[in-house]
Amino acid sequence: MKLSATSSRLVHKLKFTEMDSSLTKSVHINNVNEMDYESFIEVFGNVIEHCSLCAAAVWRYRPFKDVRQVHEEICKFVDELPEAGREGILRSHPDLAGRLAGLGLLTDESKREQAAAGLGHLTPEEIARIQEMNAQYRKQFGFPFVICARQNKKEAILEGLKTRIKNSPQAELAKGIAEVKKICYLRLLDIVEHEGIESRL
Ligand SMILES: NC(=O)N[C@H]1NC(=O)NC1=O
Repeated sequence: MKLSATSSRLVHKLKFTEMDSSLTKSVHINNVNEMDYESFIEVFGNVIEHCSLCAAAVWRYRPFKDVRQVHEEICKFVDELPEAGREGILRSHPDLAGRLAGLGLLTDESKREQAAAGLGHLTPEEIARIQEMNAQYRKQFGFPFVICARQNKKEAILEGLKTRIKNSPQAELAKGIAEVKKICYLRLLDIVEHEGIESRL
């Protein structure tokens, strides 16, 4: 049986925790630093949604001091991309409560995040409202509305859609990328041991 990308990542997580623990135990930074390139991509390839290039680009910076440094290197890479590349990162994100969610085609990470924001329990009217606002936003900016769902409940997401659509394209590109970095940091914290490290940016 072919493993899904996430299952495969979990297998690597287990491998790097010496097969001794449950799926909830995360990887020590020393084990991250020992990963070959293929393992690194298996484990970190989706910390930025569908953009494994971001993980591929930072592997060269091992050894990392801690999870924060992994995040900093990824953020630096993202910030140095041309505008078209940063827009492309936004376009790689699925709409919140969108078509892919309805079809059950989200990545496991995105599915968990959208569930954490309460988007799994919307009324049909709320779904229609969010989808309509997402469509308006996408038409206006040419990329989807992106927000860190784990840090925002559905009310904050609706409010964000209402207010952010009034921003300039430059401001929204910057805001969307800032949200991508928060999503990335929380995904990294899910993977790497981070005792004593602040879990908010
Ligand atoms: N559109 C959008 O914000 N998508 C995302 N946000 C989040 O926290 N996970 C996602 O996939």
